[in-house]
Amino acid sequence: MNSQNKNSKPNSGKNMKNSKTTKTTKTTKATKATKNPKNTKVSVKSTKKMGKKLQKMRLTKSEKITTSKTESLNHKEENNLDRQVNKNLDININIEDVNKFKKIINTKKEDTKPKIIVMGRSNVGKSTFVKAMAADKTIRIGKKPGVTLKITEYDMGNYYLVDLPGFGFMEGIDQKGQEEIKDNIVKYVEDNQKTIATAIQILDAKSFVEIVERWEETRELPIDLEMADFLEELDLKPIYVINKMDKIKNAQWDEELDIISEKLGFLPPWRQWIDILAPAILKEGFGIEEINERIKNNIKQYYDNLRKQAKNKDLNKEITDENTE
Ligand SMILES: Nc1nc2c(ncn2[C@@H]2O[C@H](COP(=O)(O)OP(=O)(O)OP(=O)(O)O)[C@@H](O)[C@H]2O)c(=O)[nH]1
Ligand SMILES: [Mg+2]
Repeated sequence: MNSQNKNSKPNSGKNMKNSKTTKTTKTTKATKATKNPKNTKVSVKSTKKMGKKLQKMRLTKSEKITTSKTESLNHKEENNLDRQVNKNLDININIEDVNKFKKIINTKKEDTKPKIIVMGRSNVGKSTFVKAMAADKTIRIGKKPGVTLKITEYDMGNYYLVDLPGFGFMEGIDQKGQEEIKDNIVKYVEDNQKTIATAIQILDAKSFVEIVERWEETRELPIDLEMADFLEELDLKPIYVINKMDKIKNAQWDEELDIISEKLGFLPPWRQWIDILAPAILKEGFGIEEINERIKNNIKQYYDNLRKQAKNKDLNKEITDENTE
């Protein structure tokens, strides 16, 4: 695989030969293959191994937990796993005021301005992203998981950008607190489903694979994938931002991104999912331009859908009016 130059745009047309034409065909194949694990006969390198892995993952996914409706993950186990991973990654962990997250600002129900929500585990860089987009210097970012504990909507003019608390492990916040935060996130998403144009799920390039693999051993679904499924089920057109790419050596970018892509259920090579997967170094602003482009596209789609719905409503009204005349 080619090495990835951090300073070049990995998504740019130049780097992606035939991106447009090849993407369409490959995407179709891959979609079929991921939807039907048995149908993994796609011309991907190391197909056998990949197919097995994918099948295993899809198997786990099919035993899926739907976030708000069924029982939640085994949190004690999750905390232990996450604690280990965080230890390995040398992350300092901290207690924050859980009550802060209860202060939820709600936009009015009739407001149809689209929302772009920013989700992800604690400490992956959600607020860093929002801060860069909203150019708001007062937004807190932190070295420790659990900095943002409330839901904040930033008015960006054409849309609202929503900074959400992280899900998963936050040391110092007990199981009940974590559950409550997760329930609040899920409730917010469900309540605002109609006006969410895109859900941006941010992943930490360095720890994501490690976390997923630990979970695969227990045959349970890590919260990142649980949330990813939840977003896809609600058809929220998620964009996965693979952040902290500065922690991956340049020469390993493609290899690592392929693995992440596969773990998310998208058959590698990752570049065929260029509209969905966005490598980034958010703290340096790298990748933001591409993400912004995708946000714009999804907002356009959102308005197109609204227009279609309004048109259908008018048509229905016309038909009903005609019938009652
Ligand atoms: N190495 C590296 N660190 C980053 C990057 N982006 C953000 N960070 C750091 O990651 C840490 C967490 O960033 P936040 O933006 O507060 O993360 P968050 O997801 O909002 O965290 P919570 O609010 O706790 O859920 C901070 O120390 C950031 O400086 C990046 O691209 N690379
Ligand atoms: Mg935050």
